[in-house]
Amino acid sequence: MTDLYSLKNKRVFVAGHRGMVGSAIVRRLKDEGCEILTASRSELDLRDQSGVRRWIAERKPDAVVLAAAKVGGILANDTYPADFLYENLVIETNVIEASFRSEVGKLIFLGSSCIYPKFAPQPIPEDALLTGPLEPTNEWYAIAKIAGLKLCQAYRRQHGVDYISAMPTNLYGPGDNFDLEKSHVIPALMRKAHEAKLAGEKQLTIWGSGTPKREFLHVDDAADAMVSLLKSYSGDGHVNVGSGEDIAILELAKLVASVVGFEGEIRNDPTKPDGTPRKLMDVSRLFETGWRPKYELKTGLEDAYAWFREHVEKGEARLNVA
Ligand SMILES: NC(=O)C1=CN([C@@H]2O[C@H](COP(=O)(O)OP(=O)(O)OC[C@H]3O[C@@H](n4cnc5c(N)ncnc54)[C@H](OP(=O)(O)O)[C@@H]3O)[C@@H](O)[C@H]2O)C=CC1
Ligand SMILES: C[C@H]1O[C@H](OP(=O)(O)OP(=O)(O)OC[C@H]2O[C@@H](n3cnc4c(=O)[nH]c(N)nc43)[C@H](O)[C@@H]2O)[C@@H](O)[C@@H](O)C1=O
Repeated sequence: MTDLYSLKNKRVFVAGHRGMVGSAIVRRLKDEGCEILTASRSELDLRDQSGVRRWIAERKPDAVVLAAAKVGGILANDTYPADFLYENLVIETNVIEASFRSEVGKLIFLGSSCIYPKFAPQPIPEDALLTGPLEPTNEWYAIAKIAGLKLCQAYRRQHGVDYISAMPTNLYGPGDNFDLEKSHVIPALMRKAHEAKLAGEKQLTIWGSGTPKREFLHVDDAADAMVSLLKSYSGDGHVNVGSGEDIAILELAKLVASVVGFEGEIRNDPTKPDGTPRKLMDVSRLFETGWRPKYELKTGLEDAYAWFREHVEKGEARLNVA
């Protein structure tokens, strides 16, 4: 990738710096010679428009990474539709508008692969957006993310600002949410397998049929891709960020069990939703820049499990999320 925008000596605000992606982006930015600006939720609730405007106006970041959001797995999205639509709309509109007001030169907004239609062609190209109905379990979050992507495009079109959007696939790794009801599939299966192994249990339950397929990317790879795009991408269109490979949930469960060392049987809970059958993204626009992920799935899971074990023992893993 050729750099269009240097981060050296720039002030970069990472919104959502304590989250899994935000903390990975902070780690990745350490190599860029920039000043990293952060604010905890207690200092700055990003739902407070006047607070966000004041904070950004006072600190005048040169660039913003918008990684803050209300995030959760399939059951959380399906259970709390108002929270996922409202909070994500408010957070993204506040940060994008306040960045424009304070003349922030570069902003990257993080969307999600769930913005695409439930039955989009696979692998899903960026132009599949808004070509069909969404997956019902996360349409609320998806509509918020589509709005954020469109808002960046609108500010570019009306005011000429260089605000870009990335659509990450399912992410996992250090700092993930391990709450069994609200998390995504990898942290949930990792924790279930870990606890079943310690308890000597003989079975592990997965949600749904196990037949849906999902693409996964380690969060450190995602952070590297975001920083690369921040420096080298300037365009109206959003960019898919993924590994380019997917796996069926049942196969994933077997892989997680082998990484954790759980040897019992895997059962299905058909009362839980499968969600979209597949959402493998076409990542050729990203790969054409020369970027490639460093982790393949098994080594990524081993890294994530090592982090989980260490932080559970220290009481620092997010096991119960409000
Ligand atoms: N995880 C995944 O699989 C994927 C994630 N993404 C996107 O990546 C981004 C980060 O996700 P991820 O790191 O997994 O999520 P996390 O839940 O781990 O982190 C979200 C962060 O946003 C902060 N936040 C949420 N609401 C507010 C608020 N009102 N005011 C201030 N801060 C707030 C949280 O603060 P606090 O720590 O105080 O709760 C947290 O630091 C999101 O935009 C998400 O949509 C996209 C695709 C996949
Ligand atoms: C990133 C993306 O993530 C969400 O979409 P999702 O990919 O469907 O989310 P998920 O990771 O929770 O599930 C993936 C698959 O896995 C199956 N599954 C099995 N067993 C468990 C389990 O124990 N927990 C969970 N969560 N899922 C399980 C589950 O039934 C489903 O078939 C969006 O809401 C939205 O947040 C978004 O953008």
